Amino acid sequence: MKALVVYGTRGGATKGIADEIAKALEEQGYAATVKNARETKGINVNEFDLIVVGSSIWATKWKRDAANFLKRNAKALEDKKVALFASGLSGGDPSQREYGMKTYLEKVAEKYPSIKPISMGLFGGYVDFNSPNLIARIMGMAMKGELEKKGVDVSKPYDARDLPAVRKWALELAEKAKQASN
Ligand SMILES: Cc1cc2nc3c(=O)[nH]c(=O)nc-3n(C[C@H](O)[C@H](O)[C@H](O)COP(=O)(O)O)c2cc1C
Repeated sequence: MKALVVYGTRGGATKGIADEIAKALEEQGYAATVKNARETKGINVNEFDLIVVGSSIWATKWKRDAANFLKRNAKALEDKKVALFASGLSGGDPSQREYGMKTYLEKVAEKYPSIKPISMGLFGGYVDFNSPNLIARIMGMAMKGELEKKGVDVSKPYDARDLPAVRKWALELAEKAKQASN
């Protein structure tokens, strides 16, 4: 069995999530390929049994190359086992989860009716308040106050990626994929 894990990232944090998904899938017997969405032009999804696609969320949106991967492959993914994930600060905040699931996953899936995800996962993200990326740094500063109120130590990067939760989701996904008929 072959699995493809495609991720969209700006700062690199989502690669850690994609790698964790791949690792868990490999434990379940898949040969997993992890690809940054910007390096997926020549990929044939038909070569894979399970395709996992996700992105970090910036200003409520998926990164364009990850969204384009779905758009480009929407037809080919029609008969495939597909799972979607998103990572952002709302994924690590219980009060934001419902909004995040709806906005970053359900609405994205609705755009491509031919894709019927067997699972969708929302995960926490990573913010570096001293990021070399100016926009990230400004956004980090904007979020700093709120995070501080929640007891986060903002003197260092805030990592809410929760890899055990990612792993649990991926293991459950492997189980669902076994049971899915396509
Ligand atoms: C400019 C900016 C905008 C962001 N907007 C959102 C957002 O709308 N929703 C959210 O949940 N997280 C948001 N985040 C948090 C990111 O999704 C999080 O930092 C993520 O882990 C970044 O992953 P990446 O390094 O793979 O791009 C934002 C972060 C930045 C820097």
